[in-house]
Amino acid sequence: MSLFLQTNSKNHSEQSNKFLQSESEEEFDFVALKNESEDKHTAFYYHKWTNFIVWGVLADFGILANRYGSMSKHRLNLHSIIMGLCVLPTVIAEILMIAIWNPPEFYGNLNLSSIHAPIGFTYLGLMILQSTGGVILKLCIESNNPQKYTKIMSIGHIYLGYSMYFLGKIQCGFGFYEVYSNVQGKGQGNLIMFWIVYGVLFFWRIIFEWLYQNGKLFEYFYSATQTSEKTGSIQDSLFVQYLIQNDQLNIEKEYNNKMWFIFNNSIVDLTGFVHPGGQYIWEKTKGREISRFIYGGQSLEDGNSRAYTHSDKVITLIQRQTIGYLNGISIEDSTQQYINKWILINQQTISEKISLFGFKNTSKQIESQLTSLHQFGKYYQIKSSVNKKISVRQYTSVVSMAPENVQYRQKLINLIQVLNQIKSEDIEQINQQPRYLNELPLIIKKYESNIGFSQYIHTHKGEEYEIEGPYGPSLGLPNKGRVAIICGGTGILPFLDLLDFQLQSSIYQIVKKKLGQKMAEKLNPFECQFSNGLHITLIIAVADKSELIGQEIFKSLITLQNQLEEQSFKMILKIKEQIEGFTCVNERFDHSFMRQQLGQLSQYDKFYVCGPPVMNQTVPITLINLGVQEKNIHYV
Ligand SMILES: Cc1cc2nc3c(=O)[nH]c(=O)nc-3n(C[C@H](O)[C@H](O)[C@H](O)COP(=O)(O)OP(=O)(O)OC[C@H]3O[C@@H](n4cnc5c(N)ncnc54)[C@H](O)[C@@H]3O)c2cc1C
Repeated sequence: MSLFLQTNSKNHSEQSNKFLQSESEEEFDFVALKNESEDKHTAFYYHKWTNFIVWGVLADFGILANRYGSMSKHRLNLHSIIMGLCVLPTVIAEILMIAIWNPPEFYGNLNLSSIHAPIGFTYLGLMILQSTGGVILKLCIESNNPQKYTKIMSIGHIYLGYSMYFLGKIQCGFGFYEVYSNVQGKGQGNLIMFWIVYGVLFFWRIIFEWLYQNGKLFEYFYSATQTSEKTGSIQDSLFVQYLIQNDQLNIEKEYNNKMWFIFNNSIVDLTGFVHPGGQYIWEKTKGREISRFIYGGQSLEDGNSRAYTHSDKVITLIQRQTIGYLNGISIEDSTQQYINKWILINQQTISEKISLFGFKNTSKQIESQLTSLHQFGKYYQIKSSVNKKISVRQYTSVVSMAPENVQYRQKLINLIQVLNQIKSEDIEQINQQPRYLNELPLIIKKYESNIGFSQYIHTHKGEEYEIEGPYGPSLGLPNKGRVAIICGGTGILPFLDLLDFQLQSSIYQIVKKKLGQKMAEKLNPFECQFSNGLHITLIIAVADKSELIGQEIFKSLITLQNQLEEQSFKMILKIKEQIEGFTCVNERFDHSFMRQQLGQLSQYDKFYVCGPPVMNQTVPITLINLGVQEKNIHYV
């Protein structure tokens, strides 16, 4: 091939030199070229300018469309179209060059002539490979099933794409250098123009991205549209109303095609958006609270993906898709700067790795008691005010574990001892539960991690933290019926307030039966909806006794069961040792265990699962295999 190139280059060197020379001086003389090689020169002219426009300019737009439309609806299509517009003309140009066989002369530089074609052909091959890979990757991403190789393909596509991109830019640079360094006449030897064009070609996107990354352009683009985005359409408002008033199960039926999520307190609609990691992620998280996934605290339960901390831009994009708020209050209203700064004033060790933390904010009060079943399951979002590198994390509301409530519960437990021969004086003696707590209580287990929040807070008492909330949907508990909670370790925390409520409710029922409603109401100063017909089966796994948080609540509930008209609680504890007063087992949570402990699974309205990653992955599969419908399984 190189032999042919060289021979050919000698034959046509004069005309071709004239061609390049004329063009660079912008005095292109078509008449002179029309003699014998008009087609050849036209093909070369097309090849040269196509490559310049496509790989010098258009490819950058293709990359920008992909990178900065990371969550946009049309990202993949736009990227594919632009890259297709790069590939197609390049391929046509190559074919024309081959068909007419018109190797460029490079001003007699035979070395360049001989490497130009092989590079061109390699590039053509890579382009075909990259385009095919791109189409397959698009299909993987758009598929609703997890694709094992999406991540590897995506990385391959990015690296090959960037290699080709740089090769293309260098090729363009060489081409220009050749032209400008061989200019004859007036502009001879003037390379300034070359460096300007090359600099713009190479650096415009980098400058653009720098401004964008710095936030200046980003703010400019998004602040303009922010207010109009938040209003939402009439359909959105109807949907939000429906969502607030109805149970999640009905919503999924009615709005099957809507990709809606709960992000903190916002209801966001991402229908039609493409997730860079694959559309199946939408399917897995649809209708769920997603802040844990967005801030990288948790990975999907399917075990295919790892936790990923999304950028601030993605968070802004998600917020821009807000169509309503869970409690009708926007995040901005509820998290004004002056009210969300809390000082960590107390740390009380529960076990080697678990502590109760108490936060103080003089301008905010925390109610000591949740009053209805619809309020349980909320969480607070917390970050360090001092160290911005520390991850943002969610921690569940555990008002029942605040010192004031622990004290009050102790009085109720004392009352249980005398329930058999209870008198009105026993009730009168109990001081009322306080209306508000002194501190916001959170229970946090320490995990080993460099920038992890749980590790940080265990050694940073006295510091300021930014806390928002309570956020998130409630547990969606039915007013009556049966629910099963299957949890492990600190996975019990989202249910502690509920179980404390169930304990108070049980005592209320017994006192009402023995001493009448009026006396029972003395134990209910905040008008809690205690008369519920809910039965809770708790299956909990802990490594040892010290991890069993809320022991006194469970024990009291178990003790009370034989005095209740309708039983309200059953508990199975998976632990290696035996603890008095509890039904202890040490078996795996497999099919036979579930069948044996839960009995007929169809009698349960809902199953709540909250544990370490392995438990969240395996328990739902076991339940589904036993005939439980997926929609009845609630990941907490
Ligand atoms: C809604 C919600 C409420 C939560 N409430 C509480 C709470 O009340 N108390 C509490 O302690 N935690 C709670 N968590 C978990 C908490 O948000 C963090 O995920 C946890 O503290 C670890 O965060 P990190 O930044 O310290 O560690 P990361 O850097 O996120 O993780 C460090 C290591 O710990 C592992 N890890 C993280 N979480 C678990 C887990 N649950 N089981 C096993 N390994 C794990 C990770 O895989 C990783 O290897 C809650 C999570 C959510 C989504």
